[in-house]
Amino acid sequence: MRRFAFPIFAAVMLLLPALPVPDFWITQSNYIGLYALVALGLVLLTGVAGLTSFGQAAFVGVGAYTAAFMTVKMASSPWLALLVGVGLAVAAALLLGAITLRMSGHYLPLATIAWGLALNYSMANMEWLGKYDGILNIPALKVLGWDLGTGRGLHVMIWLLALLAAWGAMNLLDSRPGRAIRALKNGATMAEAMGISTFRYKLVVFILAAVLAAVSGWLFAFFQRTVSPSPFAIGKGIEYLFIAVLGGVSHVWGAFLGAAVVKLTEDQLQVLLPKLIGTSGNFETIVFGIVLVLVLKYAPDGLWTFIGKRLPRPVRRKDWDNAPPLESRDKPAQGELLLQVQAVRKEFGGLVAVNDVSFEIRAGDIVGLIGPNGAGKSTTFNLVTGVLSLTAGDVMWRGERISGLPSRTIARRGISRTFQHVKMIPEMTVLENVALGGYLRGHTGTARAMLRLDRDEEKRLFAEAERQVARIGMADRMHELAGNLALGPQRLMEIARALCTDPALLLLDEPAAGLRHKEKQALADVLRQLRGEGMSLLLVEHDMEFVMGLTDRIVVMEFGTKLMEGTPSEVQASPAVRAAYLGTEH
Ligand SMILES: Nc1ncnc2c1ncn2[C@@H]1O[C@H](COP(=O)(O)OP(=O)(O)OP(=O)(O)O)[C@@H](O)[C@H]1O
Repeated sequence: MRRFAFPIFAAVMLLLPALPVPDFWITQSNYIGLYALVALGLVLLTGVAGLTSFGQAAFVGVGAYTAAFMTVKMASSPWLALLVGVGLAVAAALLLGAITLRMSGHYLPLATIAWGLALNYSMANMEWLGKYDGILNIPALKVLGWDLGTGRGLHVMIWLLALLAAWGAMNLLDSRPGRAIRALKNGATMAEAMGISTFRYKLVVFILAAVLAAVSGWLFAFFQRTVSPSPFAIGKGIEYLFIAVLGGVSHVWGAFLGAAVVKLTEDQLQVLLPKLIGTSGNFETIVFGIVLVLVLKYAPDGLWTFIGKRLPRPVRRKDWDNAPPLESRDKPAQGELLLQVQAVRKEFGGLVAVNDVSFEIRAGDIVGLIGPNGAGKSTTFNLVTGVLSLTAGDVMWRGERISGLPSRTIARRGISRTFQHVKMIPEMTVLENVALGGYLRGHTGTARAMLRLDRDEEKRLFAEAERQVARIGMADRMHELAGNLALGPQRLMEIARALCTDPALLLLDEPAAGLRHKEKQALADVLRQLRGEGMSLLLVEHDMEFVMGLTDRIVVMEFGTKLMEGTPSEVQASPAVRAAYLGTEH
């Protein structure tokens, strides 16, 4: 879509008012542009980041009422009103987001409902906002002396902003902060382990959606030339969500498709249904309800799926060959004491999953952590990497206490990891998933990414991602969607992603599971090579041949307790270890 269709679509929409198109269709197109702006925010918020808001109509109202109040009652410039309207929307989103986005569950949707209801109630009851009558006689918008008081004039403005927003959204999704936002939907653990502040990006995307809604409201005020509370009621907030879901909530163009389908059918139904039923009313809502159920059942990704699957999947052009390498951290000296796990303990209610376990890792060590199922190995990983909080004990990294720090801070210090159950973004390519690991090595923020000013850094990130993908032997699969890979290659991809963070210590949770014999040997070679480069490794693994052949030292756990620690041959010779695995008394 991006390379060819977007400029053509943009040109058609911007030139539409100059063509002999009846006024009715220009008006429809204006509404579609206005709705699409709001729905685009929901695509980013709901489809991409996995957060739901019923309160977008209220943000539209903030933009619209600010425009109306400032231009009518204060005779201000409409551009100042735009700034103030957007500022107010940002402030409201910040407040709502700051309160709810740290909490999991349904707090955000509930808070947005409350916000939508409260704002609408205020609009309808405040004298200075004109109560139910609203504010009338909004002056026409003028740009450089050009009167945009007509639908045709405003069409260019509406579509210019809608298309700019779409361009910005597409750029964002294809960038460092965009990958962070795309990671939000699959839970916070992986994103945080890559150094991403999930709270910050949730807030960013919530504010972005509010800004798009406020801009739509600002345009709406100059389109209607009057504002009243009803277009910003909670029902409209639900309709915006409906537009996004119907069109395709995971796709930028789904917002436009949804807006067009809803606006055009709504008008037809409003004429047709009263004739069929014999009485007037908002019966189109019932039809939309039925349509939504059908769409969710048969095309859960929305109507855009039917168009999207016919378009070729864009493959990222390889433009990073000459990109300078990313900066890397100074590797610790061989033998330096890196990790000290000191009597760490984790209790889940009455269950002691990890019972005062201690061990150390020095630079250049490959340490194995083994034990029967349920011994507490993954929990130990989660304690070291800050995914779980400790009940007691300490974790020290290069002499400093890291227990209690969030996992993104621990990642920044140089500890990276993979997961027992692969955590990835299935709809991104292998390369993009691995590039997510380079998050901490880049700096581009949301605004720069939206303006596509991040290409030099992106090239460096992708050059590094490709290097790591090639290192684990998957160069020929880098453009495949991660979700299409078998479990073994997915695990390898996770290792490449962890390597992309440039760690000093790599924690691998069952890296060889799902791999064939030859792949295991190749993986062992890569891990040995990493050690040669100064990397240290801690791995949980059930494949004993793999562990015994690779590690310098092994920590054995059983029932949450450290059973023994020793060289592979010492562990193999231990009757206690054998008993633990065979389940006999020792
Ligand atoms: N979040 C949790 N809440 C309650 N109990 C948990 C939780 N996570 C782990 N456990 C329990 O803690 C114990 C240790 O689990 P853990 O996953 O660390 O073991 P493991 O050695 O990694 O096992 P496996 O080899 O099967 O992955 C198990 O009894 C498990 O059921």
